[in-house]
Order: sequence, then structure tokens, then C-alpha cells
Amino acid sequence: MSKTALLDTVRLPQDLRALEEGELPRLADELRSELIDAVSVTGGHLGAGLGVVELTVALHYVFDTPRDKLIWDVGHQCYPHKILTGRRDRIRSLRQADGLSGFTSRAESEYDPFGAAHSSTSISAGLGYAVARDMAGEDWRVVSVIGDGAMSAGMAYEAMNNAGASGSKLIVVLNDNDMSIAPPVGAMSGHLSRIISSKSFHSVRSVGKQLSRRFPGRLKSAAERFDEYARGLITGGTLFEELGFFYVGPVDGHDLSQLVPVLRNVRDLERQGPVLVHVVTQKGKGYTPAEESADKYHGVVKFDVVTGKQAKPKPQAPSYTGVFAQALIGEAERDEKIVAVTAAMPSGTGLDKFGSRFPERCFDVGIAEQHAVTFCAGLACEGYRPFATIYSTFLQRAYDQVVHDVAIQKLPVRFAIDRAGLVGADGVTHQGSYDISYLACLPGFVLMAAADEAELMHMVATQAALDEGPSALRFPRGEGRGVDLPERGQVLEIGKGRVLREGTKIAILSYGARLGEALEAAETLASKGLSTTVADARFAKPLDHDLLRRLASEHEVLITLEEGAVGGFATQVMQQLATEGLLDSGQLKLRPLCLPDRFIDHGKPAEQLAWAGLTADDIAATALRALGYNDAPGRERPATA
Ligand SMILES: Cc1ncc(C[n+]2csc(CCOP(=O)(O)OP(=O)(O)O)c2C)c(N)n1
Ligand SMILES: CC(=O)[C@@H](O)[C@H](O)COP(=O)(O)O
Ligand SMILES: [Mg+2]
Repeated sequence: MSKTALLDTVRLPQDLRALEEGELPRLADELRSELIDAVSVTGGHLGAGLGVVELTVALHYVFDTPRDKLIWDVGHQCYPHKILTGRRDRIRSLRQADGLSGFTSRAESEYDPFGAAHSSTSISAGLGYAVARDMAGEDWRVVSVIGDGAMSAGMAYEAMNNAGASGSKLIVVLNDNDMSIAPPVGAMSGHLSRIISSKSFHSVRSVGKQLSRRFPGRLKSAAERFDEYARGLITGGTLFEELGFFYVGPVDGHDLSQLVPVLRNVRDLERQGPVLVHVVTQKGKGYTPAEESADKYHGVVKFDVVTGKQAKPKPQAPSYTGVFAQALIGEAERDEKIVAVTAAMPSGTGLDKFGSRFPERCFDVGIAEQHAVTFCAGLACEGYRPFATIYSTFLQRAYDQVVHDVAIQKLPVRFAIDRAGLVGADGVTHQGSYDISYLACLPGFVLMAAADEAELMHMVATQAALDEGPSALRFPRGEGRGVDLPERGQVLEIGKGRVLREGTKIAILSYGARLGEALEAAETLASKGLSTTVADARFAKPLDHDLLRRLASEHEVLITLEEGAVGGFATQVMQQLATEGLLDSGQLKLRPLCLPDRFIDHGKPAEQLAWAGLTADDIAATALRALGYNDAPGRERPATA
């Protein structure tokens, strides 16, 4: 029999449920091998999936998915679930154009009842499902699987507060691997560690086995006895119980002989209200390179399965994140009031470097973007200069804090918005598409976007010096353009852009990192005898009114360019031009190039840029069409879907 024969017989969870319980460890081993092999060719999130292999097998074995709803928090650990739910044949297309999503997706499978990728939504969604089920008088189960890192977010507590007081039956599996992307932070993490290190943890190993012997079946009496037994032996004094949950655990999440009977009994518990099963796992489990690495192979590029060595391409230029971190460290050397805050993304934002240099001035608040923003607001009230360093997509979660706690109070919180624009393989949930739109409408904000890494340094210096009110600086994922870096950033004049190339017929006004494409398009147009100006707006707010007037009155075509959604920079420009009456004559051919009004899926960044119609060819074609060259190369850019 071939090594993967058992996994080959399992296309769907119903096949898995036909196996003998004793066969499950072997299936788990094969599943783990398949996961490692698949991710070695696609890259992606590996450590979290390795840690839930046994849990995934046990959940699909015990619960009647998809009738029972299994909701994974974040969804970055769901590759084993995808392999077992009819998607094994496409697993090597993960995160690639037209391939499987790297997260759960309702559009992809009936086994994904709720789409995710941002954390800590699973208990709320699960409770919604459970209440809907009860109102409809139906009887399926709902299981939400949430990590210890995701437990640090406010939403998880809001949901537990609601669930604990509700009579709806909801099963929450807390997958506690004592890791977030970085080591977990905060008091809750300490609470979980204390539960695990308490006596009850050591007894549960035997308790799990006892349970399986004593209560093997689905009989009501067994379930009731389990209820009593568990109450007496494996619960006690947890925060979850205080919140109205029936707490079960901790359970060894890699021991199927514990997991299966415990889950089975929880499934059959004749008790209303929510249950929390505390499962202890190891991130990266079963793959030595992952287990031994500091980040447990949370996210990897393609790698060699034997050595675990990742195929990281040699960088051509420093990353924006790296330059940001160095620039901020430089500013902080000169200004002791500068502090920096991350919401569980120290390495992704470069604040790990800042934290090494200034441990007392760097704060990882956990997955808690809302708190991060208001925490910064409080720091600013006392004269500190906080940099709230948050990915564009995750800052969405803290919008009211940005408006209510920062903007209305005119507090000088500096938002350093990394991953602004298209992010590649993480896809639709992680695109940094909206920050320009959602910030530019707020009075008093200063908004900047870096066209290259030297500009990024100037903008960090500008933010550091800006004490009057809130500011935001956006920059993309990945490498910079390889420009020379200054010794230190220079403070820029607020609201002033710069002209990089003078022309007479066409003007391209770029905001942010697509300036390179604008310059390339200008070359193409110039080669056709069409003289083209290229300007870098630097600021979306306040706008450079003089520059706008000049570009609008001295050119036949004005193209605005940004890697952001409709309602962003172009909207600000059009508003200003219209207000000044510069559109009244009807002479100017104004063409806004921004992200199309649809969600952009996973793929390579270059593919996504092409889908969005923001390549140099697209820019040139837009100018040509505006001038009546209807046979211009490039695609007609759809305004909407
Ligand atoms: C709102 C939000 N902030 C940040 C992230 C980035 N992020 C993805 S996974 C993760 C760690 C989650 O830790 P945990 O829930 O314990 O899962 P584990 O990776 O340990 O399995 C973080 C911070 C996110 N997805 N969503
Ligand atoms: C699941 C998640 O939200 C993070 O792991 C994210 O994928 C990190 O993205 P970067 O690779 O851009 O840091
Ligand atoms: Mg974790």
C-alpha cells in the first residue's frame, strides 16, 4: 500500500467518518505530509496548519460537517481542512491566480460557512449561526475554532459576553499554541498559561482517557455524566466560566485518543449555552524546521522539504518596511518622545527592530487595533509622539477610534500605514485599498504617500515633526525602487508636491508608489511625440492647490494615479478642481486611475496591478484614448466590475 493510501481514500469528511478511530493517527500523519509538501511548492501559512492537523481530523470525524458549521478564526490554519473537504486536487494552487484562497471562503466551499482572514470574528459569527438555528427550530451544531492570539482582540470578548448570557448552544474550541505571529502578549495569555500549568492540566491527560472509556457512546446518560464529571474534575476558576461558558480542558490537541472522545462528549452534552474546549497544541508541530524556528514557519515562501530552507529571492532593493524601521529609529535617536505601537505585527511592521533598539518605547498590544489607536491617542495627550504602525487592512477595524479618539480631538497620532495597496498572495481580505478614502474624508488629517524609499524617509521625518494634528503615511508591501537613501530624512513642506518631468500636453499626477509606472508611461508617450509632465503629489491632504491649478490649466489631459480605491486621491483632486471652477470650461480631459470598484483576489502583485489597470501600459493607453487614439494598446479599463 502506498504511503498516502489512507488519505487517498478520504475525499470528503464523510469518507473520514467511515474510518476506524484507530486509523486516525495514520491519517493525521499523511495529512501533515501532504500539507508540508503542498506548501513547499506554493508558500503560505504553514505553522498554524501544522498545529491543527489532529484537531482538524478530530473535528471532521466527530461533527457532521457541512451540516454542522465549522468556523475557523483567521483561516490561516485551514489548509488541512481544505485538503479534507474536497479541495485536495487544487491544494497546490493555494494563493495563486485563479487558485484556492489562503483563507476560508464561502464562495469556495460549503465547508467554509464563514469567510475570514482578519482575526477574532469566529465567536460572533458562530453565535449568529447558533441563534439563527435556534430561531428556525433546527438542531445542527456550531463550532468556532479560535487561537490564543486571536483571543486578545476586543471582538472575541464582545462575542463571549453575548454568548455567555445567551442560551444558544455554541462550541468554541480555543486552540492554544502559546503563539501569535510573534510570542503572544498580555494578561489573557498569562491566564491561559496559568490554566495549563495548573494541576488540572496534568490530570486531564488521564481524564481524557478515562472519559473515552467511561462515556464512549452517544447516550444521553453518558453525556449527562460527562457534564457532571467534567464540572468536578476539569473545570475551575477560569475567566471563561465567569463569562458563562462551560469550560472543558485543557486537552492535548495532538492526542487523537483524547480529542475525539472529549469532542464527542461535548457534542452530545445536554446543556444549553456555550462550551469552551481548551485545546493545547504546538505551532509548527511535526515538521522540525518549523518547530525549531522562532516564528514556527507562520508564513513561508517556497522551501525545500528536506532542509526546510526557504527559497527567498535575493533582494534587489531594501524593503519599504525595513527603511521605515530604520528611519523611525533614526528619528527616535534624536527625539525621546517618539514611541511606537504595533498590534501583534512586530516583524511585519519592522517594529521588532525598533523594539530591540528602544524596548521601553515600543509596545506590542496584541491583536487589538482599536485599542492600539486609542492607546496612541492617550500617549499623544501627554506629549509623546506615538507612531501607530498598522497595516492598511487592519486599520479598518479601528476606524471609529481614528475618527472619534484621534481626529476630532486633533491629536498628533502618526499613522504609519504599511501594506498600503495590493499585497499579492493574501488576496482580497488583505489588500490595502481603502485607507486613502477612509482617511481623506476626515477634517484635519495630513495624508502622505511615499513614492519611493527615500521619500519614505522624508515623510517619517515630516511626521515626527508634525505636532499639530493627526497624520498618516502610506507605503506598500515589498521592495522599494532601489533609489539612493539620504543620511536622514528631511522635513517636507506640508501640502507641497514636486514635479519630476516637465511636459505640455499630458500631465500625470501620481500619489504614492506607482510613480515609477507614471514615469515609464511618460517615456512611452514622449516617444510618440506627446509631451508629458509627471508630478508626485506627495500629499493627498492638504492638496497642493498651486500644482493642481498648473497641471489642470497647462495640459490637455490630466491623469491622477493611485493604488487605492475609488473615493480616494482622485476624489480629493476632482473636488478641488471643481470647487475652483477649473472643470467649467470642459477643456480638461480628466482621467482618474485608481483601483477598480471590485474586490481583487489573490495573485502575484504584478498580476494584480494588471487586473487593476494600473500598469505603465494602462496609464499610457489612458492618455492616448483621452486624446482620441481609440486604437491605443492596452485594455479598456472598466470603471466598475
Ligand atoms: C485584525 C487582525 N490583525 C492582525 C492579523 C494578523 N495575524 C494573522 S494570524 C495572527 C496570529 C494569530 O494568532 P493565533 O490566533 O494564536 O493563531 P496561530 O497562528 O497561533 O495558530 C495575526 C496577528 C489579522 N489577521 N487580523
Ligand atoms: C494571516 C495574516 O493576516 C498574516 O499572517 C499576514 O498574511 C501577514 O502578511 P505579510 O506577509 O504581508 O506580513
Ligand atoms: Mg496561537
